[in-house]
Amino acid sequence: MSETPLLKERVAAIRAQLHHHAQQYYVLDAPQIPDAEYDKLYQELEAIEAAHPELVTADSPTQRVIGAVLDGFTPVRHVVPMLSIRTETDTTAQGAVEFDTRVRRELKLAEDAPQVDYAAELKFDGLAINLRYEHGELVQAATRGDGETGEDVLQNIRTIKQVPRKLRGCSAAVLEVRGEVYMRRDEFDALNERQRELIAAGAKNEKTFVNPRNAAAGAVRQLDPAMAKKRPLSFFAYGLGEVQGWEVPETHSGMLDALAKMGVPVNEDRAVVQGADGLVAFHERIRELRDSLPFDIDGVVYKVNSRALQQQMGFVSREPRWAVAHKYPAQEQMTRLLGIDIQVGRTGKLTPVAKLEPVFVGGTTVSNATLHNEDETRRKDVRIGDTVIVRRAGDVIPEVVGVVMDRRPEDVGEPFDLYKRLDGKCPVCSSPIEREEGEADWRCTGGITCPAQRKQALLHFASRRMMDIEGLGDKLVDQLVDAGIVRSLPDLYKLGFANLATLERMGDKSAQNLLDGIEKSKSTTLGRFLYSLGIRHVGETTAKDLAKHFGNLDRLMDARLEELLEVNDVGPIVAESVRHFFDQPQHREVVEQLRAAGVHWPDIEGTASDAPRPLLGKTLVLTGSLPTLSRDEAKDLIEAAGGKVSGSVSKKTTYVVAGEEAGSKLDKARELGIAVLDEAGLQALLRGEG
Ligand SMILES: NC(=O)c1ccc[n+]([C@@H]2O[C@H](COP(=O)([O-])OP(=O)(O)OC[C@H]3O[C@@H](n4cnc5c(N)ncnc54)[C@H](O)[C@@H]3O)[C@@H](O)[C@H]2O)c1
Ligand SMILES: [Zn+2]
Repeated sequence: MSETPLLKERVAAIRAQLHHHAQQYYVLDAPQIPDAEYDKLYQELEAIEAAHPELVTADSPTQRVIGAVLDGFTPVRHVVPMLSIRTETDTTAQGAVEFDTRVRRELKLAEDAPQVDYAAELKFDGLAINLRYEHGELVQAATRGDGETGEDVLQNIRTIKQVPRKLRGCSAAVLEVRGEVYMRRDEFDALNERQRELIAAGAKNEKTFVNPRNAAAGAVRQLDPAMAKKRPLSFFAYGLGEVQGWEVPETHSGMLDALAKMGVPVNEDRAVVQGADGLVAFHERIRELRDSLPFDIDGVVYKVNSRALQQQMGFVSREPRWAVAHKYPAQEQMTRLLGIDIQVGRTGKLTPVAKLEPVFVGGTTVSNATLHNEDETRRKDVRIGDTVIVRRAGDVIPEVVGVVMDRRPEDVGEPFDLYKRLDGKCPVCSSPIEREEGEADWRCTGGITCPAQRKQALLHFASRRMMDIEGLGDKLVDQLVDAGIVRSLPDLYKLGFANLATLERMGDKSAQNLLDGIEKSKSTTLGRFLYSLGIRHVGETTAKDLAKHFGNLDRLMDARLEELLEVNDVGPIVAESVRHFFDQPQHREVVEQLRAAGVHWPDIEGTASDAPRPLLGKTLVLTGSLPTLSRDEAKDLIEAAGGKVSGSVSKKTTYVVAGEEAGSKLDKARELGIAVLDEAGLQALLRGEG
């Protein structure tokens, strides 16, 4: 048998796969394999077709741009077709040399002829858009589609602030600007974060996006402009379509300069370079820059700068001969998922982390990638044994963005179940784990006693609005914990000069300052102390309210749920969280040790839970300055006695407490006939003598 029938079969198989994946990618914005895989297939087809021109057919993906007009969009016919760009196969510097060699050959330049000038630019990873301006006004915006016919997406493009509605100083009858719509990486991360929260809160029909390109393409091809608006997009111009009544500059770079002057966004990281050496240097420079760019690029693009030379070279099937894309290592790759570990973060958040067969992606070898959370893992149906797509872009943590379902093995693992995997216990401290309704993450309830949360707990404990330990910051906490000197909050109070002296860069003076700060922190208030324990859902105000209500720690620690619910602004979530915290013996132990170490506070007298509450149901207004009590002290006392303090006098006011320089509130009280008291009168009320 000759090899041609076999090759024919292979060609047909590749074409079918490319068609399927192109459909997923361009039409549905839902790629199923990484670009690098698609490119491999594409290059294999190109190679076969080059060796066997008789196998080339007009509908081969190498011969035409794939794409289609989605239902619901009005088709737009491109006067000048929107083409693709040839991709240089060799991703090393050699790729640039080969392009230059081809250009010189096409232009029939002699060996000693001068270098060719190239416009070198970034290859933005978004989707191509044609913006049509008539007499300087934006009248139409269209996707590439199949290159001949695209989709009218003007409504959605109008939501992009960077795209000018009007060109500055240009009244050409027709000027079509071509460029890339893309999504910045920070916007992409924020969007996916929001999506994950929506999903956690129970939203159906929501999903996260695989990458910024995909999110941008989805937003542009969104039928509802209000939805498109929620996905902030950006734009860079890189070329022209139809032009009437405008003298196009002689070089590509000059044309971009002119567009920039008209107010069209043009990327600054572009250059005009000479010959192969210039291209190689540009390729290297951008490779270095790539991670720090705020958006994804998949390579650079080289274009012959002179428009006259471009015209001389012309086009071949779907690509210009005068331009080429030179890529970098892909930011998405496929690999196998070997296992799933669960990491405990500084705040107790439990994150599933994929253990991967090492893979080279985004310029480094990756063997761990985040799966974000349980919902995300299940929604993507990621299972041990699967072939997964890993993405690493910029400096962000690599993530698993999807599963290649075609490659799922028969013996694939069970759907991921975090609780079951951990048997309900924190992998670090064995405390129970929990996940509250509407929250995406499971967390360890160990709090201050979980070693994984130690540093965070110490920093929180020491911060200004809590125990206020001067001099105990990030770096020192790291040092103390890493050196094993401080393992728990009470350890702080056991620190002495001797341990501190062993720390790097710790002078006698700073050691003494820290010890003084720690000593000083011992004298605190119940509110601050409660806040410093890091009880979930207990913020500063709630801590104060709890302190005020119970007055004394033991009473609070033993309070039943119903009693907790009586506290101002305390609902079931907070009440349960407090109860839960003090139900754990290791937390009580910490509290006892802190007290034993000398941490103390005055009990609050006359609190809601024990004292009679003489001001229950009464509303007081404070005005002017009282002789001994500050405004806040008076307010605290009134509230502790069950009263309310209001800012303005009305018929509902029971008493107005007036001090020196009382103003209009006093007048109002008199007008409404409301009883007016001085500080002594207030004190009497508080004692129940009202
Ligand atoms: N994962 C999949 O299943 C799948 C399927 C189909 C295509 N793809 C990917 O799509 C790409 C090929 O498709 P293509 O033909 O749309 O794009 P291309 O990579 O061949 O390049 C052409 C496009 O590059 C863009 N571009 C960005 N910066 C540019 C610049 N400075 N100058 C000119 N153009 C610039 C334009 O949008 C233009 O349409 C490949 O990366 C391929 O891997 C992936
Ligand atoms: Zn834990």
